Amino acid sequence: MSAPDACRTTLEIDSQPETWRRVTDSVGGFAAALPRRGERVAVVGCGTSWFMALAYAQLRESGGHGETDAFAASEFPTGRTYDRVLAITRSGTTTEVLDLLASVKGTVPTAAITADPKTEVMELADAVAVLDFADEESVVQTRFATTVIALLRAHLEAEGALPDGVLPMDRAIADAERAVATPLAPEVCAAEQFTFLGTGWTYGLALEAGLKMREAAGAWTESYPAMEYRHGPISITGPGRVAWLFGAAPQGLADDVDRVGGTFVAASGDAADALDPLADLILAQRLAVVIAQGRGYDPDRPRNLTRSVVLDHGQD
Ligand SMILES: N[C@@H]1[C@@H](O)[C@H](O)[C@@H](COP(=O)(O)O)O[C@@H]1O
Repeated sequence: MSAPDACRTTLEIDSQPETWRRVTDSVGGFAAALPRRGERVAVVGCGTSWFMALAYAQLRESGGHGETDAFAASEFPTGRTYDRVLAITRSGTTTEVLDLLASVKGTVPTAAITADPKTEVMELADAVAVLDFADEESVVQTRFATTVIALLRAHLEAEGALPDGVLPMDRAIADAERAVATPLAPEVCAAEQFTFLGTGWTYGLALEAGLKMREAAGAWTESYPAMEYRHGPISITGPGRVAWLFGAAPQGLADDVDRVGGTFVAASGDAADALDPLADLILAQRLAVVIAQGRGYDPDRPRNLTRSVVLDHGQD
């Protein structure tokens, strides 16, 4: 398979080790916008940002930093009480996120993580972490999303609240450097269907990997918690189809995929040279570009998508 052209999305994907390093080195400067130990926090977003919210909620709660729920911004349960609402939004313009921040303003402290300091989210949130160095031209989010997790993870690490088994950011960055340079298996690049699996915080990564493949490549993907795989999703696996696991493998899962003729991928599994799961997401992002280009799609111009969704309430 010929090397993909260096499209905009690829340049952004390949720059992730650098943006993770930058955010890790400056984590203290963002502390005002980040959850304090013991706070009960709701994290919200849309699309990729929702999946990053899910990943962070699991990381924070399992690290003992405090109770954390994650919601698609449109599904926030009004009536629940939180100590803080944290919004993740690259654009700072997504209608559901802004509506939610406006609706809770004054009743609960709010914070946001965004890439663009010139948007309405700056006024709506009480505190904002601006990751402008991780902003992207692409419609499809890659580097902003993972840099948000790098920030939140580095913050948990600094607070002594990194869950057992989750690597410090220095190790994750070294793995990200490996991930941008690792060749993708031709068998995986040629597959027709992908099921992404994860557990705990890596379930959010599995959801995001599936979304990336749909957004950039129009691919048929599904994402599930790893233990749910045998409860139905396995029925669609077979030759030419991939089951891609983020994180440690549940006992016997590789054998189950093998038995039905599928391809099992577990670069962040149990092997001695396993990648950090967030670095493994870089492989999935790169795969999305390769599949898109193989199908004649331009990953920089995905079908039917806009960079952010701004709804006109007047036309409801
Ligand atoms: N097509 C984009 C998605 O790729 C993005 O994940 C989502 C959230 O955007 P933001 O993080 O800017 O709020 O908006 C749109 O749906």
